[in-house]
Amino acid sequence: MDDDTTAPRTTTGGGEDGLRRAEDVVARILARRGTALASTEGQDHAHDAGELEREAREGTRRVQGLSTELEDVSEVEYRQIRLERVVLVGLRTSGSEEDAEVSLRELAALAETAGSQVLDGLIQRRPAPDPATYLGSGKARELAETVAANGADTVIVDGELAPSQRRGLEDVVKVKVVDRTALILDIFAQHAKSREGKAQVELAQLEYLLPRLRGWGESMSRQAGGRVAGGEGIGSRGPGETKIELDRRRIRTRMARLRAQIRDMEPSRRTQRASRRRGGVPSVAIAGYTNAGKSTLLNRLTGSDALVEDALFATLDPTVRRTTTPDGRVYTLTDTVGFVRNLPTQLVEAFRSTLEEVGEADVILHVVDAAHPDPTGQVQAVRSVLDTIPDAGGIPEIIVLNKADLAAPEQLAVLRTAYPEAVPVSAWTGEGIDALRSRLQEVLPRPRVLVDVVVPYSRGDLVHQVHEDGEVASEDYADAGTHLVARVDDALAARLGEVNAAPAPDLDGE
Ligand SMILES: Nc1nc2c(ncn2[C@@H]2O[C@H](COP(=O)(O)OP(=O)(O)OP(=O)(O)O)[C@@H](O)[C@H]2O)c(=O)[nH]1
Ligand SMILES: [Mg+2]
Repeated sequence: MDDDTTAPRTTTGGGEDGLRRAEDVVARILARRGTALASTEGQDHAHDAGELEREAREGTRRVQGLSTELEDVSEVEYRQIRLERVVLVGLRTSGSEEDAEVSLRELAALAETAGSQVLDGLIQRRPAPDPATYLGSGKARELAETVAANGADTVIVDGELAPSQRRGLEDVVKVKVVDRTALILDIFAQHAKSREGKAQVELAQLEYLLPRLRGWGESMSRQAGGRVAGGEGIGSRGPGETKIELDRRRIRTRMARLRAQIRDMEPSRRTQRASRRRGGVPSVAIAGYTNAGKSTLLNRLTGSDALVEDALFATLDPTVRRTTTPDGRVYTLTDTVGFVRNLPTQLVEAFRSTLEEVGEADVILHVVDAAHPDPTGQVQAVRSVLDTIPDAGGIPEIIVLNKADLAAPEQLAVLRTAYPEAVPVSAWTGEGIDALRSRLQEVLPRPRVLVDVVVPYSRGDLVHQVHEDGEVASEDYADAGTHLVARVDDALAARLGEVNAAPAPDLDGE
């Protein structure tokens, strides 16, 4: 064992400070009016997916640390991570050295996205996390040294910590310990812009917080009495317990309100989606790992300017844009929240309605960062989230190997063998985009019904729509109107039938 480190200094930090911090957090969260709930009046940002013509909401970048929205207490709770000096730590339980490193590098990118400064990172090889301190005791002390030597004030663990493990590790390292889930929640809290997004993030944060209140209860009674290793049952009669019960109830009430609010926001989105469908406009959802280049691709395909950032989870709200296939058919493209390995379940739940958007698409564009060290791992992570979305399984998927300009040719070749149908592109340079457009044109559902109609000249709008949404086989001008032979969807066929100034072929009775 590499257990040759000296005993930790007897600095203060974990103990009373920790207790005060915990009480603060509970008090602040419960004192909050709830930004998501309170901000509903008069500022519907029209973030809903159906707002086709809307300018990119996120044309401007929010400067971190200057936000005036600190009233948002859930942000306050998680904001603690921000702008801090952090040391990262990971466990390599199985898998290769390289996997563990890729994972820790991703954690570093997440930490930087959240606004922290990463000072150092440690990986311990260990079959399973230590139940008390996550790392083995020797490695935990080594970590304490690294933390002290770097003047770090936070440790971020590349995994999910049980409340008792977090406390156990905090006791050794003497600074705040945060897990990967809390970090991702923090980024989401920083990036959420729409009402719905904020409500979803707040819900996820409360869900994360709820089981952890008990941890604070334990740490309070630990302050009052003695230290008990497992932590089970402590605090059940402690002075803090009735308060915790109360807190818990209030958090549950808040969560129920948020759920109701999120549910209420769904119908408008659903309506807009439904109206697009009625119009027969096929939809394409862009899905993929965070930072794969989804928004860049959306911009490239539609000439728009959605927010692009070399940061994780830059996009949280679905952005919908309209564009056309090379043969002139209109379709919509929806940019969605990125995925990440082990996406916190609280977030998957809270963002369910956003994810369902993907489940209703006609085609999924699965964007892969071909220049990433582990693209296949990312593909698997994305698929495992997609698998939880009802109906997503049956939707045609086009794999887009993005960043082809950056990827090593050998790696690109390997990926093309693994995914023979994939389309290599560079959303950045535009390379391969034409091929992708043609592929989309092939895969997008075609209008079904063949019509042969004469549309009165007074209904130029319908003729226009046939050109937009359908495929025109022939067009000439008769006395009674425009004679069209075209393929259109059911709804448009019905409307054309109503105005038809010539007997439909199937009514000829010959
Ligand atoms: N070299 C290169 N960089 C790219 C390409 N596509 C995107 N990028 C860069 O990759 C980074 C992430 O791009 P985004 O479009 O924001 O990625 P995203 O998938 O929308 O990310 P999230 O919304 O954060 O999940 C940005 O720095 C882009 O400039 C590409 O084809 N080549
Ligand atoms: Mg994006």
